[in-house]
Amino acid sequence: MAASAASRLRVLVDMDGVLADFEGGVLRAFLARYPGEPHVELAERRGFSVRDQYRCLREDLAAKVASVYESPGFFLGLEPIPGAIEAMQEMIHTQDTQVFICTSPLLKYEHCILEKYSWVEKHLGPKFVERLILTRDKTVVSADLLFDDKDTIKGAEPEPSWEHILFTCCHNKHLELQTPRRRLQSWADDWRGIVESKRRSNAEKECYASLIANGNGQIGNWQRNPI
Ligand SMILES: Cc1cn([C@H]2C[C@H](O)[C@@H](COP(=O)(O)O)O2)c(=O)[nH]c1=O
Ligand SMILES: [Mg+2]
Repeated sequence: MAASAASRLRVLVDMDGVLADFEGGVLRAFLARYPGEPHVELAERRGFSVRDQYRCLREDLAAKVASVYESPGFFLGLEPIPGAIEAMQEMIHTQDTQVFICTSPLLKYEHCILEKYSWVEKHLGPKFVERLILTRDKTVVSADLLFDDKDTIKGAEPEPSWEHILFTCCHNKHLELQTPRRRLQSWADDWRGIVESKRRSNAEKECYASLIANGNGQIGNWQRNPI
């Protein structure tokens, strides 16, 4: 049976902090390049921008930490987040589920962009290279879900089509989310449950919309006797 439009789902998965361990990579490379300089332990990370937090520690450390993630080899050398590769391979084989990787390149993009492509091919394979979206504005990309570690995602579109699922990372784990915002604690957490709950809620909305469109009086019954 052909899938109804409502049962199909498009999922965006962020890269840094969700698939690739950006934070672990920054700390490891910073300690190697600047031994003896003050640094921020992962347990002490607060806020999306590692650069801003290093600046608070000491003004000149902002440029030093940036030099780490702007260096050739940095993005390609990032370790996968535990469980990420397996989850993506399962998700892409889940029926009626379109998966895309949606990531923001650095403004200083020389190495970052090529290495993001190489990382995806190396860890996820060529089929995911076709599913890689690079954009500085994720709000204009249309999807049902976005798994992303950035706590606030803003852009040109004030009402993005996706529901943002906050992926827990060292810099956001202390944040308390306002209802109805949802979190995924790790790839060991119930990402399948989130995907399927979104599919169900889309199907319910679709069903309700078609009842309204048909306008045949069944809405009254449905409202009186909800299933
Ligand atoms: C200063 C700073 C920059 N980044 C970079 C690393 C990535 O290129 C993007 C994040 O992309 P995502 O799609 O939102 O994961 O920004 C960063 O992650 N943290 C920083 O402190
Ligand atoms: Mg990220």
